[in-house]
Amino acid sequence: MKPKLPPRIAVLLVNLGTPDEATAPAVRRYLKQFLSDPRVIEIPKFLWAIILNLFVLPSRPKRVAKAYASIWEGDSPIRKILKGQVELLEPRLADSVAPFRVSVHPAMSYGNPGLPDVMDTLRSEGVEHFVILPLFPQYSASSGGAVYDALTKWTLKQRNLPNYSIVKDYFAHPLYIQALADSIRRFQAKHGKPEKLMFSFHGIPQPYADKGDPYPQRCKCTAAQVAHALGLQDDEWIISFQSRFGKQEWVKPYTDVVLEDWGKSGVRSVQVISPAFSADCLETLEELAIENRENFLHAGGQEYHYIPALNLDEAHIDLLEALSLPLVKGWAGTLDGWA
Ligand SMILES: C=CC1=C(C)c2cc3[nH]c(cc4nc(cc5[nH]c(cc1n2)c(C)c5CCC(=O)O)C(CCC(=O)O)=C4C)c(C)c3C=C
Ligand SMILES: [Fe+2]
Ligand SMILES: [Fe+2]
Repeated sequence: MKPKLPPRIAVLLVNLGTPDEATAPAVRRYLKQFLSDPRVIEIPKFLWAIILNLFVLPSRPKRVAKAYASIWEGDSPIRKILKGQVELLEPRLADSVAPFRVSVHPAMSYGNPGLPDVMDTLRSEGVEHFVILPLFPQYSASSGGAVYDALTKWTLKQRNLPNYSIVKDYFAHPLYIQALADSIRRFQAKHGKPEKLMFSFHGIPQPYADKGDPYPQRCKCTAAQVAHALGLQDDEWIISFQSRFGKQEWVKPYTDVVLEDWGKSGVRSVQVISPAFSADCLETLEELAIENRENFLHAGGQEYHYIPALNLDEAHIDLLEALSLPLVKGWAGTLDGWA
């Protein structure tokens, strides 16, 4: 008989998603999947299907594809960076629970590589143990919640279910706060200190927060802890929310409105960091680094810098290791007698 290989534990790094190409048809496919998720859009299904198909999908993809084309680097930055994070994390975990093996994989809620496909592939390779790490530092039903849903939908189609555990979020993890603070310090050592430091988080509609989504509180906690670690006075930093979509009210203050007000009222220099994004993407490289920069300078501001996301920083990989290793060890602890 062939000797049995020791079981493998698979760690999945999950980010939101992105189109396959920076073209209008590819963006339409992606937006259709993303914006059909009731976790993202809470308008009644029938009404939203009409709005989506008649008003959003015929026009938005063309405009958004242009924005993607302006930041595309042979691939979408968010997918490229996710793959880089996987490559850097895997050697940290591979032999951490020998004789069991650990592999790390990229997955996305929308677009490719899609979470259900990744699960199917790994199951067909015999993997029985999973650690799922959504890369959303601040849980929201519209981001992290959608990962739980995708897994649940996938499990509904399976007879022989695997073991899995999920990290909900890590908005106040000391290694996350330290990684952000160190990244800002490094940036300011090169570019100097600004008058204002802005923590601009991806927003959510205000009614989602009113119904109990804990996301805005988590964002405030992250920003306050980083500001404290940097020793900032209250008037030296601000928290704001970006990326509004649709006509309803979103959580405030709005990033673009604050920047315009600052530009008009004589604030000269601003640095912007966006801690909700574990990888640079359309919302940072285009909306923050290009669009909002132009708005601030146009309104009278003098100097505007976007501080990159944690991306492939060593301190970020340290954090991802610290978040996943205890769960990997937990599964390894249940594997006694595997032979
Ligand atoms: C109601 C709509 C949206 C909610 C709620 C929402 C929450 C949310 N999104 C992210 C992270 C990302 N969003 C990205 C792009 C993006 N987001 C929305 C809408 C909502 N997001 C849209 C329509 C788009 C696509 C671009 C556009 O058409 O304007 C991205 C970037 C992906 C990329 O390819 O680069 C990320 C990342 C979080 C974390 C979140 C809740 C907290
Ligand atoms: Fe979004
Ligand atoms: Fe945007």
